[in-house]
Amino acid sequence: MSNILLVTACALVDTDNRILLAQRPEGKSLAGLWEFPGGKIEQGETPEESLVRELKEELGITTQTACLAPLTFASYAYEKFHLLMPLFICRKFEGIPMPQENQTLKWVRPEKLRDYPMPPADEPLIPVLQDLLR
Ligand SMILES: Nc1nc2c([nH]c(=O)n2[C@H]2C[C@H](O)[C@@H](COP(=O)(O)OP(=O)(O)OP(=O)(O)O)O2)c(=O)[nH]1
Ligand SMILES: [Mg+2]
Repeated sequence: MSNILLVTACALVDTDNRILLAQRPEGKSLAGLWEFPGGKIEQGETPEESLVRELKEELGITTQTACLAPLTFASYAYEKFHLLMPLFICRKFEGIPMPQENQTLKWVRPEKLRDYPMPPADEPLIPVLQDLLR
């Protein structure tokens, strides 16, 4: 299966070590599940540029590529594509995240991440964040 979809995602972390999750709205694939903000990398973008753009579009916040540190990645075979999703961590950003695309946002403590159903691809990312932020 060679149909790889490249998506960048961000663990946005606040000064309290909480992580921002976004609930995918009705009408989108995986609706109702909680995800890390981000989206598909567009033609000509680096992963970091893509994520800076997505964070502005989805949350209305501003950050810089230098404020995005690689943390881990997800690799998961969905039925229609294989998801390859680098997960960056970002602690430095300007503005207060506000839903720009009809999603619900929630700051979640690392030990509570399992209370929020996530897409299957995200499952292995949870312990990485919990180990880092504990
Ligand atoms: N952003 C994000 N996408 C995820 C996560 N986990 C996961 O399986 N995905 C999947 C869902 C989608 O198939 C794909 C990302 O698509 P998306 O809907 O966020 O893409 P996008 O922001 O560019 O939105 P759109 O314009 O295509 O609607 O990756 C995650 O934690 N964050
Ligand atoms: Mg998105």
